[in-house]
Amino acid sequence: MLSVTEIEKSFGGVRALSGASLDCAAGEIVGLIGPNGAGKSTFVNVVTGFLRPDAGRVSLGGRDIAGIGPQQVSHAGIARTFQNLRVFRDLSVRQNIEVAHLRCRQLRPDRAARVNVAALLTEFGLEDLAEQPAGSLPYGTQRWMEIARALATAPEILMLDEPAAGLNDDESARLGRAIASIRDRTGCGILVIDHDLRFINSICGRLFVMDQGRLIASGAPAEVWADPRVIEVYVGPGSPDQHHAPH
Ligand SMILES: Nc1ncnc2c1ncn2[C@@H]1O[C@H](COP(=O)(O)OP(=O)(O)OP(=O)(O)O)[C@@H](O)[C@H]1O
Repeated sequence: MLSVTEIEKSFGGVRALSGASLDCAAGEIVGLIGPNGAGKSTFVNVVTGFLRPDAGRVSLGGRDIAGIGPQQVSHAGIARTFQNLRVFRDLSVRQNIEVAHLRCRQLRPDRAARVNVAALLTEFGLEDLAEQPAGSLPYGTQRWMEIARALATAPEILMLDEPAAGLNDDESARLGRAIASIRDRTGCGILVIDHDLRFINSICGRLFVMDQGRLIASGAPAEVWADPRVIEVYVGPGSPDQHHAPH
């Protein structure tokens, strides 16, 4: 269980996060949404240890992990993908995944034993590309491989940062089905950050909506989209029934 409470983070005079909270249980898919500049990336960077919060608590399975650094957060059981790709371009697809699995084997052999790299390659349909340098693959395939690589660490929480960016409707529907089946198979909690609201609504059991560094609403998608504060942020001020919230 990931529990993030009342995070504060400023950059000089800019308050990127002021009291942001979120939780995600095992087997749950939750979405984090909000307009540009809402603080989503800062939030993810705090949770994954790339940034140290000024205040607040990040706890995973009851252990406080705020500010312990990205490697330690990954060893604690949170894996992520990035908005901008971070693959080892000269290593093969298989090696990219093996490197992540190897690190996990060294530090958390109990967890690593749950993962089989060959089975991951098959599950992701990457067997035929396994010996290709990752950098030679199309962009979408590299993003896909990044998810497989994150799963190689047998995470308790998987954070996907804009996984549907650049995908067409069919591709994002396929991605959505894949994310649900990852959840079903591994039982991990999955946190998805994306601007594609149709995609988010179709896969998430709960949504967290941020605006200007604050959590403004959370709950089931239907509840959240009926919330006047959310409508105001997404559609502009006015009576809620004048607007059609995205479904
Ligand atoms: N390293 C930084 N230095 C200074 N200001 C920053 C830094 N990182 C983020 N900010 C500011 O913090 C605020 C939140 O930004 P953040 O990138 O977290 O929002 P976001 O919701 O992820 O936006 P987007 O959807 O565009 O990715 C913005 O005002 C941004 O300009």
